[in-house]
Amino acid sequence: MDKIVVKGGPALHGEVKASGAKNAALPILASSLLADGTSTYRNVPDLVDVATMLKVLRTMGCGAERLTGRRKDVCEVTVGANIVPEAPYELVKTMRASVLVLGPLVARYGRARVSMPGGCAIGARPIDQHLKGLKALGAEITLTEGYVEARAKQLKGGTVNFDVITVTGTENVMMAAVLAKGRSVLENCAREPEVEELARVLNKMGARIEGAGTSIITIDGVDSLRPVEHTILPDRIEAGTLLVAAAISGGDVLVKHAQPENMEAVVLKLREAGCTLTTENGGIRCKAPKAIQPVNVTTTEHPGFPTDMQAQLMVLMCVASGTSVISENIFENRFMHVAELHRMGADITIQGPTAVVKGVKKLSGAPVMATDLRASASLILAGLRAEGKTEVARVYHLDRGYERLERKLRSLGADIRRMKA
Ligand SMILES: CC(=O)N[C@H]1[C@@H](OP(=O)(O)OP(=O)(O)OC[C@H]2O[C@@H](n3ccc(=O)[nH]c3=O)[C@H](O)[C@@H]2O)O[C@H](CO)[C@@H](O)[C@@H]1O
Ligand SMILES: C=C(OP(=O)(O)O)C(=O)O
Repeated sequence: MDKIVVKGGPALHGEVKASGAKNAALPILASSLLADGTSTYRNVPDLVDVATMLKVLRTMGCGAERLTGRRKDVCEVTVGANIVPEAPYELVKTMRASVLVLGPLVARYGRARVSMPGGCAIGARPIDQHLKGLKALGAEITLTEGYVEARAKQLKGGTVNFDVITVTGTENVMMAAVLAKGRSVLENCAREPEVEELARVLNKMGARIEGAGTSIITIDGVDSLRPVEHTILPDRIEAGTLLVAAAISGGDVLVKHAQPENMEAVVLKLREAGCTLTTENGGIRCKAPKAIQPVNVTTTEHPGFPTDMQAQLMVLMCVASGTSVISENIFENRFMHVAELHRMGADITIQGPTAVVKGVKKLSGAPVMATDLRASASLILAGLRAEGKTEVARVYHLDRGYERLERKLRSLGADIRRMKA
């Protein structure tokens, strides 16, 4: 298995481009199932998760490919006759977001059989709210042999009040409601920019959705949708990770394509930490302060501070001049990076959902193990600052959600390389 080797020290300087957003690309690729014909998406990040979603679509009988050469950021999905509305365990177990095909399949084909995603390193992550939403639209749901089976001759508009704010749950039910008969009202929805982006794509396909990006989404069902061409919005979590890389290395980096309007909480916290953040040339620039200031953070749903940036911000706080308190409110077990950061000399105490981080003068390079996607990124960030060599093992977690992170960091002056297994 590949490893990433980082030698700490160099301050990062220059410009780097944020790729397309993983969490927008995945539901958008799944939404192709809602229309016959070929949909074309640009700025699709080249990630293992995206490859998995293309595979899920191919398994069902779609054409689903990434183009090559100068158009390698483009993915095309072709939906024709003979779709098998089924997502097998072998694929769903490698990527929970495969469950996003459930809504489109039952809406379009009247039935779906999708493996239940299991828990993962960061928490149990049930899908009860997805199922509650589909039931409210008239789907009959059964759970057998580890699979969810959903059936409905024709979904009907309904009201869904989510008990928990869920990003993919909102997306799944929204994708089902676009072809339901009549009006659906979804309440207590996730307001993430990626939900809004999916609604934008669905509306381009002919759907009638209003309110995406707020907590109430209203959808008037239509009879059919058409394929679409769309450019995926930039990844705010990758952009945030690169801003932290600038901050922790004592550098000055412009992250092109980063969208300040979607990253307010992250920008605010980095400013509180003493960084100078400016919007310029269609991106965000982060200049590190002489000394990082401690910052308290609580992760919440958008527009609050994203759980997907918690590990990265924690690493920055590991070298702050003072004590920070970081509370994780979204997932029950998202502190897996802490044990690895201890190995690098960090001073972090976990008390339930809260981590108390005492800034230390220096981190030391060490062999560490990635446990999940953002934990992997956080260990690489720690390695940029640590004295000596950090070897991050199990990099496959990183490759799920970052497009060649080590190359981007190297282009900014980091001493980082991938060691092929
Ligand atoms: C592909 C994608 O977009 N992934 C993102 C999405 O994951 P995902 O959509 O899986 O996360 P959710 O928003 O659903 O999860 C939020 C919380 O709700 C709980 N829950 C969720 C659904 C449900 O039916 N029942 C339930 O109890 C979860 O266990 C969790 O505690 O949002 C998360 C929270 O911003 C991000 O960390 C992930 O990067
Ligand atoms: C938790 C994440 O992704 P997923 O929902 O795909 O596991 C993430 O992107 O940090």
